[in-house]
Amino acid sequence: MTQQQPIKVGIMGFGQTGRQIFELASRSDDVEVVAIADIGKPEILHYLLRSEVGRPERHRLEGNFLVNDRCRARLMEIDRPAEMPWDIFGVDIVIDSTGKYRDRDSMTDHLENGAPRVLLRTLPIDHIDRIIIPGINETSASAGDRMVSAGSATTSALALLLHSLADSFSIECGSMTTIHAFTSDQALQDYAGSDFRRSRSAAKNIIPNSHEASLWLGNILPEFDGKILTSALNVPVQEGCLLDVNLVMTDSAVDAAAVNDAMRAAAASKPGIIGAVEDPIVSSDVIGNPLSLLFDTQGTIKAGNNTIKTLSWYENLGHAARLLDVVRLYSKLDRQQEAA
Ligand SMILES: NC(=O)c1ccc[n+]([C@@H]2O[C@H](COP(=O)([O-])OP(=O)(O)OC[C@H]3O[C@@H](n4cnc5c(N)ncnc54)[C@H](O)[C@@H]3O)[C@@H](O)[C@H]2O)c1
Repeated sequence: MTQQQPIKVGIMGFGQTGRQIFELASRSDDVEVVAIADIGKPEILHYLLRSEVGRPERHRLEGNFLVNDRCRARLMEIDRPAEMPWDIFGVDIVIDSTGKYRDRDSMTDHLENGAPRVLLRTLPIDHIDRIIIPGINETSASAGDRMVSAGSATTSALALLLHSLADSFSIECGSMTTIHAFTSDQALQDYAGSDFRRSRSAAKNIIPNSHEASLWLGNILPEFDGKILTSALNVPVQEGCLLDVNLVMTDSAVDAAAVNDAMRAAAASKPGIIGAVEDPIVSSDVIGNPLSLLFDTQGTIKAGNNTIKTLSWYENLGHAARLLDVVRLYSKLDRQQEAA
């Protein structure tokens, strides 16, 4: 039997997510990162990668190549998809994790420069071919998809929670607040930006934010279209996020114990994606957790006849892992199409 070639991945945006994808790929036997575009200098990108991984000596900088025993990735100091020559590297897919290029025109630039497919690390701002959330709608993926998003870490966590509960209960409506670690696009000190509250120091404030998950939820789970409000509170925590979801259940007989049992069952049926924790954990306990949703059974409470409040944990690493799941999903579809 011939050995399968690794999937060749290009990354634009070597920030936290880009580095996590690179590290996960470096530990896999089926994904190889071959090119990386970022505005950062190669030495700095290499330095940042080494500062956050185990056994940092594995990753060497050889000229403009980031090298380890699995990958040899060309680092390119490039700031626009239209300038990145993906064709030279023979990539199978490009993951855009800049957070900047979420529109169809930018995705088209990636495609026209030789990327057969583009996968966004976050939600798009235009309609694209597909939003895939592993654990929910993988079967909707088609080999013809060119512009794909894997949602965001928050959107995935919310959609997985709703999808799991909707298996057992009818849900009328609800609201989600993510209590979110600060992100690198926030200012450390008060600093004038385009948004009033986000111009305030991330290091010392709870900053209320809008969250766009509600805009796209209907695309992933049509039965929840327009039924869930979403918002965020960015807090002075570097990693680890908490999803606070309040749901109005149709059936007043649903209680906290039934919700917890449903989520334990979801965790058992989707290992590696959903988990359920019985211990009284806090945010730092989820750092390095590769799940997309860690349901907190101690956080479930019922108010009045129909309202259930839940807490769930997640962090960025789970999302990086899901991005690679989507890469593998499309590679499999391509192989099936070639074989047909
Ligand atoms: N981390 C989170 O919790 C989170 C949550 C929601 C959304 N996001 C979005 O996802 C994006 C990626 O997440 P992250 O945590 O990896 O962010 P990050 O800020 O750590 O990484 C972004 C990377 O993209 C690079 N970059 C920026 N502009 C570029 C350009 N024009 N060309 C090439 N490279 C460019 C930056 O140098 C950086 O290395 C964020 O920018 C944010 O918009 C992140």
